[in-house]
Amino acid sequence: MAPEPTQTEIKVPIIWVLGGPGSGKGTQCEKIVAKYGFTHLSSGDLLRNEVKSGSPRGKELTEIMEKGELVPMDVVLDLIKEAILKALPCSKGFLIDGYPREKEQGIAFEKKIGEVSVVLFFDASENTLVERLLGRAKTSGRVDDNEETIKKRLNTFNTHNDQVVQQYTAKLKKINAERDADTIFTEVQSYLDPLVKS
Ligand SMILES: Nc1ncnc2c1ncn2[C@@H]1O[C@H](COP(=O)(O)OP(=O)(O)O)[C@@H](O)[C@H]1O
Ligand SMILES: [Mg+2]
Repeated sequence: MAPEPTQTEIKVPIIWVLGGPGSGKGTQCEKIVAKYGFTHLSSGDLLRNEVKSGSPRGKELTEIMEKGELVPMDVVLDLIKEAILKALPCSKGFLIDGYPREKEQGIAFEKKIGEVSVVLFFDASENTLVERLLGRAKTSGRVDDNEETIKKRLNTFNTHNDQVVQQYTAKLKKINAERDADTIFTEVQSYLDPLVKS
């Protein structure tokens, strides 16, 4: 069996999408996909799919996600890498939503997958995040959209995000995510248009 290459050859843009739970990452990624046709990979969705599959690994993940904690880095990175390789032949670019959650995850991603082009950080206050998540909870059916877990997720986010942000200042686009979704998307386009124009 041929050894797996340590670094995949990816020639299209790789965009990381950072922001607290409820900051609007999913909402903006939808708009980005519609305009740019990038491949949207949400680490949370990949994990939730693994849970749904009913695998033993999925059961372990449920327990961690219900506590609002971070799942082991290798699990997430493997899922992301698998999804990237699958989409690579016809992808225009990759939107990595909700990863890296901590500095080490970012370092591991660039080592095992490829260099990030730009980092979008959707910044919103804790009050805004809680308010939006409680709104989403009514329809999302997510095990982690309840007030207690929301508070833990915000804690986890605040603990780790500063370090991630500091690691990538040169590529970081900090975006005020308190505004309405269309206004935010106008700013987002100003960062992504240069990536796709030659
Ligand atoms: N700019 C915005 N203004 C108001 N509500 C928003 C905005 N962006 C997202 N929302 C709402 O907030 C909730 C969380 O958004 P979502 O995109 O799922 O966030 P994330 O993926 O970052 O957790 C959803 O109910 C969504 O409709
Ligand atoms: Mg999301």
